Formats: sequence, structure tokens, C-alpha cells
Amino acid sequence: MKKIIIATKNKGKAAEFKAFFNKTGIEAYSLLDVNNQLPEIEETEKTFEGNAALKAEKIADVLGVPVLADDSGLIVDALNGEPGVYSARYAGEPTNDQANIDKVLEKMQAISQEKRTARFICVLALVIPDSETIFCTGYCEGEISSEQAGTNGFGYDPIFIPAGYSITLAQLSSKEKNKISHRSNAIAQLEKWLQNI
Ligand SMILES: O=c1nc[nH]c2c1ncn2[C@H]1C[C@H](O)[C@@H](COP(=O)(O)OP(=O)(O)OP(=O)(O)O)O1
Ligand SMILES: [Mg+2]
Repeated sequence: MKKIIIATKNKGKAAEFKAFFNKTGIEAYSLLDVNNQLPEIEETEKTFEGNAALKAEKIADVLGVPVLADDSGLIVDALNGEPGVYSARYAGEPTNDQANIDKVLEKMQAISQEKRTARFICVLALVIPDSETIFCTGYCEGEISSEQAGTNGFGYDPIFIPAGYSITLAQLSSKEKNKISHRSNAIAQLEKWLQNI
């Protein structure tokens, strides 16, 4: 495979995928780089797998080339798994990272630090025309901070302290985040598939 489209409009995700594919010699483009008229995709499924497949398949149908999609989110134990599959629109649409962070912190105000366990999940769907869809899943364990800190990364990074650290993902460099993130764990599995394609 020489070229892949990442079916995302999220700049933060696109940058993380490009950093990875740069090292493999596969050219990676996100939907932010593609000029074609592409359909708006409504994420109507109730699972990460469902939405990842939906995003990859719709774009692959139009472009006819290999497409990788990422559906990801934050799972907070004390919130019964919320925001989960609805992470991007937790505080409503259009997506607003700061409003989402504020909503999580607000709902967790009364929860003590030892009960603030959480994890990020990343489900990747790789669609290669005329072949079966491949799924890979990665996790990053950690906890929700009491206050937001840091400006790197995107999404919920400013309130997520990865296990074994005392600072948030948004206080780590992109290189450090990419060593431990749910996305890089999922990509590590994908790499094994890519070697055989
Ligand atoms: O590494 C991460 N660091 C912080 N937050 C993250 C991360 N990974 C996912 N998240 C959050 C962002 C968004 O609130 C939701 C993903 O939603 P999700 O629909 O998969 O992505 P999206 O709508 O931003 O872009 P797109 O669908 O075009 O790929 O989880
Ligand atoms: Mg989305």
C-alpha cells in the first residue's frame, strides 16, 4: 500500500496519524487535505466499531482507495462510562472541546481522586476496496484531573492524567503522548496487518 486516506476532519487526530505514517513510507492524507466533494457523515451507530466502519466505508465508496477511520472517546467509570461513544458531542453540537471538558469536570466535582479512573479508547477501521474491513482497538488508562492543565493535543487531553504520570496528556509533548496513547496502541496492531498487505 502506497497511499491511505484517514477519514477524519479532526486536526489533532490527523497530525498523530501523519506522524506515524511518515515513518512507514505510506503517504497519508486526511479529509482536510482532500478537495473532492465528500459526503457529510453522521455518526449514527451506538458503538465505536460501528461508527469507525461507517466513516471508513462511506469515504472508501466515494474515493475507491484504502481508507482508515478512527472512532475514539473517553470512558469515565464514575460517570457510568460517559461520555463514551458520544464524546465529541457530549456538551452538544457543534463539537466544542472546552465545553466538553467543563461538563466532565462539573459532573465530577464531588468525586474523590481515587474514584476518578478513566480510559481512552480508539477503534480503527481499515477499509480496502474489495476486501474485508479490519478493526484494531487500543486503550490508554488513567484518571480525570480536578482542574484542566496544558495546551498540547486536543479534545479531553487537558483533563486526562495517564497511569504512571502526574501531569495531563496536554502537558506531554506530542512525541511523549504518541508513545502511550490509545491511538498508538491501536496503530501498533494495525502495523502488523499493514506488513502483510
Ligand atoms: O487522543 C485524544 N485526546 C483527547 N481527546 C480525544 C482523543 N481521542 C479522542 N478524543 C475525544 C475527542 C472527541 O471528543 C472524541 C472523538 O470523537 P470522534 O467522533 O472519534 O472524532 P471527531 O468527531 O473529533 O473527528 P472525526 O469523527 O472526523 O474523526 O473523543
Ligand atoms: Mg466524529
